[in-house]
Amino acid sequence: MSIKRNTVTTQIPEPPPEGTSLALDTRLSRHVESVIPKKRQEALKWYGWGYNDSQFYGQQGVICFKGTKYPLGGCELPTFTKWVQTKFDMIVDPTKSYPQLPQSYPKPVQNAPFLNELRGVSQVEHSLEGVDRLVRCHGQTLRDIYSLWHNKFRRIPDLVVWPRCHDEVVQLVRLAHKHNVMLLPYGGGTSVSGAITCPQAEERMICVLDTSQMNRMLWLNRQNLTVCFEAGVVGQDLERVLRELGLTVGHEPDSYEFSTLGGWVATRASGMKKNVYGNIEDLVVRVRMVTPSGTLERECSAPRVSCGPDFNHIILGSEGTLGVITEVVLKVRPLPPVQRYGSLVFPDFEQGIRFMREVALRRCQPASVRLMDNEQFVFGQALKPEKSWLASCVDAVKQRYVTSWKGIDLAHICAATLLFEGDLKDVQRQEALINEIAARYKGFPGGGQNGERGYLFTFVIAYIRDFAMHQGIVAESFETSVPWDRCSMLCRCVKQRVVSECHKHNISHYTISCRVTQTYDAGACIYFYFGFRSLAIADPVGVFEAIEHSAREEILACGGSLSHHHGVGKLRSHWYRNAVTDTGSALYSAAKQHLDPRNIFAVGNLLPSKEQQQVGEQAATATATSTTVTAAQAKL
Ligand SMILES: Cc1cc2nc3c(=O)[nH]c(=O)nc-3n(C[C@H](O)[C@H](O)[C@H](O)COP(=O)(O)OP(=O)(O)OC[C@H]3O[C@@H](n4cnc5c(N)ncnc54)[C@H](O)[C@@H]3O)c2cc1C
Repeated sequence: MSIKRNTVTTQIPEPPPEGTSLALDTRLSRHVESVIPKKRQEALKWYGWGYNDSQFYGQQGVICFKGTKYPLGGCELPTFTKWVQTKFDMIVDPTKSYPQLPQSYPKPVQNAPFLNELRGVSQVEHSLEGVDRLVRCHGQTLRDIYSLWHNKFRRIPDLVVWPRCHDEVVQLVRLAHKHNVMLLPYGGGTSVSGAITCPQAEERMICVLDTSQMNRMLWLNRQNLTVCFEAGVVGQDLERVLRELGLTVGHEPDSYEFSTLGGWVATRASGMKKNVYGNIEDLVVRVRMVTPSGTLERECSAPRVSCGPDFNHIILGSEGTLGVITEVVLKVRPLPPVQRYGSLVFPDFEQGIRFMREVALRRCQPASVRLMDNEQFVFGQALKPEKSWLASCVDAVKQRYVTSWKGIDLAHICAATLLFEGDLKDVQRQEALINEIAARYKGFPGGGQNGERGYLFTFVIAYIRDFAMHQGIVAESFETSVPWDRCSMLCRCVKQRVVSECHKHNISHYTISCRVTQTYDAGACIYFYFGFRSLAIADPVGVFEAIEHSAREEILACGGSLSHHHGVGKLRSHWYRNAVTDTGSALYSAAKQHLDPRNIFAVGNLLPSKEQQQVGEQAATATATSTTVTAAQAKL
């Protein structure tokens, strides 16, 4: 009976007898060998982004990239070096070294009864070791990384636990609730909102619940094209396992090498191929979340139900504040037979936006279409590795073709990268239509190679921030979504605001650029990169955050959203109440109060800690008053 309803399972199920043909194929249940070991620091940098062996570095004044995992590995980047010199008026200093792992760590706050019970009655693996706590004390915001490098964290987690399944999470949550220990669910640690950074004023023991050991594929149903994974599975592991079975979920956020399924659900993530597969909220069929008040989940895996509110949506975007997501049922699709890259060149960003708008209007988006402004286009070109003489000649001819024959000004030129997926006929039809629309806005094809490079560079670009900081440049991205009629104005106004804020802070060497990364019927997602030379600035992160704060005010004033996919975390909690209205914020707090009455989960995300505390106190007073009234009524 339970199998018919696709009940999410906890134990690895017994294989069904030979010859039975179950659509719900539990024979495929398996532990997934992850590329990321339990001791994360063995494969990943403790002080920044990505794999230990992959890094930008300077050699004889030239920026290079090392490592074997990316196409830029082993390349010298002379054009990028020149770009950095011109933009930031600085020479790459190869003698600077990256920070060393600290020798001592903040003493852990220990809740003895909790620890005793954890050791006594549960089998859950745990660690109080400094390095295990340190590598899980942060996400990837500029402040996180800067604090890490300068040993500025007052609070890091006091304990790390590695539950292996739903039932162990249930045990842990019960214990933490009983002993009033703060729990912070931790997936891949790629948060860019401060969501997994410890609240620095927290006095209780902070326990990071690392989901990495909950990464089994529990079942696959080929008939329904649904799959159930535990929440700790890492994006690239999930896709690898499915690819071997001829399937894909198709969810590819730029962080998917390291981020997890649970993290995607908890932050309402968006993948670059959402036009074909949907964002995470479109892919989730069913999700299971353990809270101190019980497990929240929908009863069945039916495709749609008219039984609202949809509690999947309470879980999606909850940022670890309501409980631990343990298992998720997702839609899968057969792998596309053809995948093809493309690119388009436009004379300026305005024409590019008009093109994007028409593509959305006609609902003919390829799997991915991204439009870069001129600054980002130039930056992308600069990242090309050193070329052979012949390749340089070809580039010169191409440039001449664009400027002379097409009459395009290189100071305004911009480009879109494209990714098509489907069967060959479908892809050819899509390409023809996209090229036809582009031509209406003076766009023309720029070649598949440029498109492919654009997408592959996405993963390498994430490594630049650490190198930049190392050289004295602070940088970070921020994003928003906005209705079409305000899209172009928002891009202009935000860039202008950042420029004027830089002038106010006497910053003369900076970069601010944007791209349109997602399109919808009603609007688009805009992604900004901002960085400045910070060598002479006493508090670079403080200044960066002040400027980013102004940029966000400008975004909101232009009709943009608080976030399209990065989430709120602690970084944007200041605006949460306004974004959802007082009523919305009270409703969220009531849900939080019901599911997590002792406020043990992810304190400070979404609503600032103080506001959440006040709501809790008000609720406690209200309960006390109503109890008194009920008692008085009972007497009457
Ligand atoms: C270089 C880079 C590129 C990025 N690109 C994208 C992108 O294209 N699209 C996008 O959407 N985001 C992107 N992000 C942001 C980030 O990767 C996403 O927010 C991602 O979904 C976080 O997943 P994670 O597993 O790393 O979660 P973590 O960073 O570990 O946690 C994030 C939040 O989710 C909560 N959480 C994690 N797991 C669980 C769980 N099992 N149960 C309950 N709560 C949980 C945490 O408590 C925290 O509040 C990017 C970040 C970086 C650094």
